[in-house]
Amino acid sequence: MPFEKELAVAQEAVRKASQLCSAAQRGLVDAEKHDKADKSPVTVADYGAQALVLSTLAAAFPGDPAVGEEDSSDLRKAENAELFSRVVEYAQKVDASLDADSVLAAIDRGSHSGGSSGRFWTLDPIDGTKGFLRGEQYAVALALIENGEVLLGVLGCPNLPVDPNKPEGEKGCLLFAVKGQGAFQAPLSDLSAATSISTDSVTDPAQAVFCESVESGHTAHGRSASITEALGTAVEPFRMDSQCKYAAVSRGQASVYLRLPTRPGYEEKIWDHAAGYIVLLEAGGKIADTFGQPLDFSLGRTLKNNKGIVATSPAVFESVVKAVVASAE
Ligand SMILES: Nc1ncnc2c1ncn2[C@@H]1O[C@H](COP(=O)(O)O)[C@@H](O)[C@H]1OP(=O)(O)O
Ligand SMILES: [Mg+2]
Ligand SMILES: [Mg+2]
Ligand SMILES: [Mg+2]
Repeated sequence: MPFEKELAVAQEAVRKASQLCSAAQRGLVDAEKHDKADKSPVTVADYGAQALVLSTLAAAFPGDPAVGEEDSSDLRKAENAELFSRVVEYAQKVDASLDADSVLAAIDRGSHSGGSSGRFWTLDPIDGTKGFLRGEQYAVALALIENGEVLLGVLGCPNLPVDPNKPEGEKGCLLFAVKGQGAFQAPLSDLSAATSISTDSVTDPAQAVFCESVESGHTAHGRSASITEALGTAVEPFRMDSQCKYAAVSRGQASVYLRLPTRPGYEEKIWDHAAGYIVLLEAGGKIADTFGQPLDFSLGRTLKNNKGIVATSPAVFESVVKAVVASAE
């Protein structure tokens, strides 16, 4: 199968990073959190997971660059020495060969600028850091992009119930897809137990289950309420952090994921969508931005030609996009 080695390496890297994040989430203390220059939070687990995944990729595919969310500049500052030493500790628990220098070097492998030629990986070591800090949903998201096209994606969702119908049952899922090969889910506890997943077959948008971000700063909750009302949906969207929303639509737990811009100048980052995008497409779903335009991953580190996201199961796609476009008028 094409991309067999890439998939195996990516799955193992995301599984280990998910383990690191789970361990960190259980006992996170103040000294393990930090606010970046843009005021968004970052933790020992974001840095540790990026170091772990990018060092694993560097060993297996030394020629492949990466576009990662984090960089080491804050960790190198004297005032963050304690945060840095904890990052190294967490990373070493999962990979004993990592030392302080190799952690910094691995994190900084994520500085590639992306673009339309060649192949590169894109990583969000923790997508949904705010959810992670609340003890709720988050994802480790890794994708492979070649000539601007997303070819492979792996999503580690450590707090997502394996069976959506058993919310109190086993938690921790790995979702993955390679272009043209379908989408699958496995419990994080046993990657050999993967099963095929697919989107739901709802045809009436009034019956569609919607999901959206918890954060009102990341998506316009008021606008989604008017969209669901216009489509005749009685129930308001359920809220969940991170690319776990792509997981929800990909396995038929929700029919629609809406991300409606709140700030005019905000550009969605490629690492916030690439893995979820390919998993969703391979599960049978459809995706566009809030103007009905296809997502363009070939333009650098952001989706600068797109605004927001509309991701759905196939039969309701057209009517939902139409309602979203109309809601902007
Ligand atoms: N204004 C914004 N609009 C949309 N997404 C945002 C905005 N600010 C941050 N994000 C990103 O949204 C993602 C979380 O998604 P969700 O809200 O669906 O859980 C994070 O990657 C977060 O970036 P960051 O990683 O810098 O916090
Ligand atoms: Mg993110
Ligand atoms: Mg992140
Ligand atoms: Mg972040």
